[in-house]
Amino acid sequence: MVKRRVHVAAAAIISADGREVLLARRPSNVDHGGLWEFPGGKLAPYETGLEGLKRELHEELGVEIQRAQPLIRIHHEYSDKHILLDVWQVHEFSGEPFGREGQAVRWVPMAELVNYPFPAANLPILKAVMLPTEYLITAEEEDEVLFLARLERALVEDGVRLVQLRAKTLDESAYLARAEQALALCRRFEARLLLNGAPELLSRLDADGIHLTSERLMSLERRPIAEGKWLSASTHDRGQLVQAGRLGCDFVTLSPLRTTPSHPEVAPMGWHDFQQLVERAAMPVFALGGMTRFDANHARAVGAQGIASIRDFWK
Ligand SMILES: Nc1nc2c([nH]c(=O)n2[C@H]2C[C@H](O)[C@@H](COP(=O)(O)OP(=O)(O)OP(=O)(O)O)O2)c(=O)[nH]1
Ligand SMILES: [Mg+2]
Repeated sequence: MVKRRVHVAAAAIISADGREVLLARRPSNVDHGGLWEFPGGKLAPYETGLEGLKRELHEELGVEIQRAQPLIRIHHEYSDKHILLDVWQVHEFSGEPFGREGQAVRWVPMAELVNYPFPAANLPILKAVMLPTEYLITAEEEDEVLFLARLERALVEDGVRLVQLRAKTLDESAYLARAEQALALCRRFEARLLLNGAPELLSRLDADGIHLTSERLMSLERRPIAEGKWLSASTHDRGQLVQAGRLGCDFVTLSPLRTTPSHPEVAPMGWHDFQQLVERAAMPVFALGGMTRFDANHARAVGAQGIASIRDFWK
């Protein structure tokens, strides 16, 4: 059987305070009936994703999009069709949304999204909605006072909300001591902290998750931590992205986009190859390698969640 290919545009509509997202419930008589969804629908012939989304949100919710940005594109095989979900984050709209087709519509706090039943294709979308556009990776920093000052600056001035503690020069006990300090600071700003190291570290410190090196990623057979924690990984090619999908990584970095002083010997992949790899990834992907916040919009435009960086945030 040749499967139908269906291209769907859908919206993650975010409340003005950034804390809630609008969900709709699919009517019981359609496919995936009774499950919750991001409002949207199938593109008409010759429509772009954004054109189709504007039409669908008008038809289904009675709202007009004012400002939207690509969030994530998901390819998913259902038993009867191949679906491409082209998901946009809507930051501004006019009109008061209501279920124009009689469907239930509800503003849901981000933290409660995981309690709602969605179609199978939606899992990566939930992750993308919950994640910010910027991922700070900490620099090697001997001096603890300087380390904390620089981290605090990034949290306060750059508004960073996702942090990976990368400290290869510290031994395990020094790393954990550093992590404890970093975690306390991150908590004050409602930022999440991932530990770069062995998954077992989470039993020593209740951080928000683990970041796997690509080597550790490739050595694992199953997801090493519970679902309630974030699992991210470093990837550099398609094989590693596939493995990240197999392990159920919540998101990954893909690098190097550009040549960097830290890895001068590695050939950069550039935006073209990056986009092709991201298109088939099963989770949100952060562009890494010579990235700054000025690259974030372009990264989003080619399918990434955003950018990850050490240097751009470490001042
Ligand atoms: N809108 C939307 N559709 C989703 C999501 N997740 C998911 O698997 N789908 C699937 C379900 C459907 O097979 C397809 C969307 O089609 P749809 O039924 O919304 O299409 P439509 O609004 O154009 O409605 P219709 O005119 O075909 O009745 O995508 C999601 O989060 N939002
Ligand atoms: Mg629809």
